[in-house]
Amino acid sequence: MITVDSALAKLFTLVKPPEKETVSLREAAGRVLMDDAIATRDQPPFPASAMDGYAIAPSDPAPGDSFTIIGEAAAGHAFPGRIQSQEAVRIFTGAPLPEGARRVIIQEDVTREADRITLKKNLDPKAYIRPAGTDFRAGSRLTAPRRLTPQDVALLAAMNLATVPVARRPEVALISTGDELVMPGDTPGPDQIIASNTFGLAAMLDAEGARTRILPIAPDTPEDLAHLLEMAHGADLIVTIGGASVGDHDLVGQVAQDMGLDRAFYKIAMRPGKPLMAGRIGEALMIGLPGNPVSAMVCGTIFLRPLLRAMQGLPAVPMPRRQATLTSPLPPNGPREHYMRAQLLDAGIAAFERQDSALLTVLQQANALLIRPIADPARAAGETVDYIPL
Ligand SMILES: Nc1nc2c(c(=O)[nH]1)N[C@H]1C(S)=C(S)[C@@H](COP(=O)(O)OP(=O)(O)OC[C@H]3O[C@@H](n4cnc5c(N)ncnc54)[C@H](O)[C@@H]3O)O[C@H]1N2
Ligand code: MOO
Repeated sequence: MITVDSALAKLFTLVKPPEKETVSLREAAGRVLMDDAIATRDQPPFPASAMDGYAIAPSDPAPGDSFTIIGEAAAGHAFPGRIQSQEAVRIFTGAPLPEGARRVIIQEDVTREADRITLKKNLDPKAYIRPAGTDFRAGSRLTAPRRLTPQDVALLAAMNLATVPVARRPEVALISTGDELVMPGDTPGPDQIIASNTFGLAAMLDAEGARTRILPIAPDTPEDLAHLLEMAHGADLIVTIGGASVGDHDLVGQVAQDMGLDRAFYKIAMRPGKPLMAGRIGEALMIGLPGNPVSAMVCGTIFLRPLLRAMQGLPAVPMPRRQATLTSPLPPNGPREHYMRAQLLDAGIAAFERQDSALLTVLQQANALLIRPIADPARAAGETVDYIPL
C-alpha cells in the first residue's frame, strides 16, 4: 500500500500537457485560460463622469456659485467643446468628461432654472470623475493558468477580447462494472441495485471541466469488460468503478493489464478507497475506483479532481486543506489515512457516527471530509483537525 500523497504524486507524473483551443467568450466560463490575456485598451478609455449631474471647470467651487449650461454629455455622446470657468455641461454617468472640466456636481446639489444652475449649501466634496485607465490600462494582464470565473469573463470582455485560448476539456469515459447494477430509471431485479456513484462522479468530473461519457454498465465477464474498455478508446482518462478488490468477480485489474495497462500503483493506505488502481493504457490515463459508493466519491474528490485540474494545466497539487476545531472526540486511527464524512458548523467540525463506505445518505449530508493521519492518536473535542470542504 502506498500513501495518498505518493499515489497522487505518481498520478501527476502521468499527466500530459493540455492541448490548447480557442473559444468564444460565451464558452469561456469554467475553462482554464492557457495564455495571459492582455488588455488592448484603457478602461475607461477617457476620463468619465461617475454620476448624473453637471460638469464644471473649477475644482473647488463654493455654494452659491452659478454656471450657464452650454450643452450635454451622455454615455456614448461626448460634448464636443471646451468648458470655461462660468460654464457647466449637463452630464450623465459614464459620459466622457468635457475638456476643461475638473469636477462633476451631482444634480441633487444644484438648483436649476432654465439654462442656469446654482450650487446648494453642503456640497458633496467628491469630484465624481473616473480618470482614464482607473480600472485597467492597455497591457494589463489576466494571468494564466486560471479557471475562468464569471467575473473573469466580464473583465475579459471589458478588455475587448472576443476569444480566449483555453485548455481542451479532458474527455473522460466512465465505466461501471457489476452484474448487480442497472441504470437509474431501469427496473432492477430482486438482487440488483442502481448505479449511483457513476452519476455522482460524472457530475463531479464535469464540474472540474471534463466532458464525461457514461458508457454502458460492464457485466462481470472479462470479455464484456474488455469490450467496454475498447469502447472507451479516444478518452484522455478512463475511470472504472468497482471490481477493483480481491473477490472472484473483481476483474478490472487483470483485464486492464491484459489490454496493456502499465500500472503505476494498486492499493492505497486510505479509508475509504483502499483498492484504488491507476496507470496508463495506450494514450489514456486509467483509474480503477473501488465500487462502494462513498469510496468512489471520496477517491473522486481526493484523486480525480486534482488530476483533472492538472490535466487542464492548473498546478498539480492536492485538494487544499483547511483546519477546524473538533466538537466531539475521535477514537485513534489505524494504518490508513481516514477521510471521515463530517459536518462543519460555526462551532467546529464533527465526524458522523456511521462511516460505512456504502452510506450515500451520510455522504450527502456531509459538507467536509475530516482527515485523520495514519496512526493518529485519539483526539479530544477542542483539538484542531484538517478537513477538505465538499
Ligand atoms: N476480502 C476483502 N474484501 C474486500 C476488501 C478487501 O481488502 N478484502 N476491500 C473492501 C473494500 S475497502 C472495498 S472499497 C470494496 C471495493 O470493492 P470493489 O472495487 O471490487 O467493488 P465491488 O465489489 O464491485 O463493489 C462494492 C460495492 O459497491 C457497489 N457498487 C459498485 N459499483 C457501483 C456503482 N457504480 N454504483 C453504486 N454501487 C456500486 C457494489 O454493488 C458493491 O455493493 O471491497 C471490499 N471487499
Ligand atoms: O476502501 Mo473501502 O473503500 O474502505 O470501503
